[in-house]
Parts: sequence; structure tokens; C-alpha cells
Amino acid sequence: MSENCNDNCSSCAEECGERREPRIDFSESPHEMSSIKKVIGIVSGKGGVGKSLVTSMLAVTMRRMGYDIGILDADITGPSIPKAFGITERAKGSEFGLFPVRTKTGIDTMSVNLLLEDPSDPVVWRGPIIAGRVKQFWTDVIWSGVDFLFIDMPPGTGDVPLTVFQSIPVDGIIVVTSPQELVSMIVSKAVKMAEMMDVPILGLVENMSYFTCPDNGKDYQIFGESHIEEIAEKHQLDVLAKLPIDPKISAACDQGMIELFEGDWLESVGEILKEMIEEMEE
Ligand SMILES: Nc1ncnc2c1ncn2[C@@H]1O[C@H](COP(=O)(O)OP(=O)(O)OP(=O)(O)O)[C@@H](O)[C@H]1O
Repeated sequence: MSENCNDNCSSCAEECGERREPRIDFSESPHEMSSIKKVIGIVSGKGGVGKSLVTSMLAVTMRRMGYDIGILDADITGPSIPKAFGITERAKGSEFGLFPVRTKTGIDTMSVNLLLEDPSDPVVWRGPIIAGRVKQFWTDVIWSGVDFLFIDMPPGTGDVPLTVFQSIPVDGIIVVTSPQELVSMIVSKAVKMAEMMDVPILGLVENMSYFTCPDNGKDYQIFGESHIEEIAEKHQLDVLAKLPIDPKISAACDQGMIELFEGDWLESVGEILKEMIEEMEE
């Protein structure tokens, strides 16, 4: 029996010797006109740690490296991708399906905010409806010629992320954390969920890790000392990147100009993803 066993075989993907129910395949096929090479989920154990920001910056970094990128905003109740990229137009559809909206540098995006009459309307749907909408972003959207589709996952380890993992074949996930007390437990939860769903974890990204004082150039750990290395070691994971708290980043996000951010923090993650594609194409 797996150490992660929650006694619910129907929601578990692990093939252990004590399985009492057959493993049900909930996976959905993408739109028949889609072509997607790799699907990467960006997750966090709790909200507000900068998951959407890391998704956006990673997409921009990979775009700068020459890849064709899509972002599926699965954070239905708190969609932040259109705002970060300054997208105001609505998504259009045809008899074939729904088309993503392209950003200024050519990143394809789909988000519930691109479908609402008024993007400031709250989404007050229940879990199954939210999960259904995320599935539609996979099955009904035409993701054409995408090398990497990044999924900005809903925060936490509840119903919706579970459905996303079951229905979309995610090739790997990146766990975003911030240096706070509860991080160890939160990372453990995200790691266990990924293991149960049989999805490889590519590593951890620590956001808001430090602040570099513009006056003396020194780094300060505003949220306290980071324990990310210990946590990574405990779960045998890699720390892929550490991002500073940077008012220029939040300003770029607020102004819809994340594509203009300056910084190479996520290039190491880009190299790992590049290897994934190269291995696939060999
Ligand atoms: N490193 C950073 N430096 C400055 N501002 C940041 C940084 N990381 C995140 N922020 C700001 O914090 C806010 C929350 O970030 P973001 O929306 O990415 O979090 P999230 O984890 O996706 O939240 P939720 O899951 O609740 O939607 C945003 O306004 C963002 O601009």
C-alpha cells in the first residue's frame, strides 16, 4: 500500500497491489485540431504565493527562448492571466471550437475572463461546474502548434485540481511556494497529490524569496529565513528557482505588461523544459 493512501481507490492513479477498484480513466482528448507537445501544471498548496505570476513569467521566458506557448488559466475563480498580459478583447469561437486570445508577443491564452461579458463579474459556480469549464478549455479550445501549454492551476489540493489532473495528461508540475511557516506542510500536500495522480514533479520555485535593497544592494529575507532547500531534500526534489520580491514585477503585472519584465530567474527552468522537448523529439 502506498504511504499516501487515503483509502479511496477511485480518486487514485497509483497501481498498488491493494487496489480494490479498477483504475478509471477520466482522461479527455484535446480538441482534434489542437497540437500540444508538453503540458506543464503550475501548482501551489495555497493561494496568493504568486503562482499566476510564475506561470506568466515562465511563459514569457520560454517565448523569449523561441518556443510557441499557450497558457490555460484554470484558476477559474481568481483568473489573473488576462490582466497580467493586458488582454481586453474577448475570445472568439467558430463552428469548430474556441480560439485562444494571443498576447502582444504571441502567447496563446484562454481564461474564463476572456469569455465573461464583464471581466469584473464574479464567478460563483460550484466545484463541478468550475472543473467542467477547465476541461472545456482542454477539449473545446483549438491550441494550434503549441510547444508548451502551461496550466495555471487553481490553488490548493481540492476537487478542481484533482479533476484537472485526472482529465488532462500533465507531463510535469512545478510547485510554487513562498518562504513562510506553513510551507513545509503545503508542499507535502501538493507533492502527495501529484504522486497519487502519477504526475512527475519537476521541482520547486520559491517566490518572494528575498528583497534586494536598491540602496546597498544587499539581499533581505523579508518573510523570514527560507527552508526551501530542506523541504526539497525531504521530498527529493530540486529547487528550480528563487524569485525576489520586486516592485517592478508587480507593477508590470498590474499594468498588463508582464511581457516586458527584466530578469533571468526562470531561465534554469526553461533549460529543463527545453530538455524535455529535445528528448521527445530525439
Ligand atoms: N515576486 C514578486 N514581487 C512582487 N510582487 C509579486 C511577486 N509575486 C507576486 N506578486 C504580486 O502578488 C499578487 C499575487 O500574485 P499571484 O496572483 O501570482 O498569486 P497566486 O498564487 O496566483 O494567487 P491565487 O492563487 O490566489 O490566484 C499579484 O499582485 C502579484 O503581482
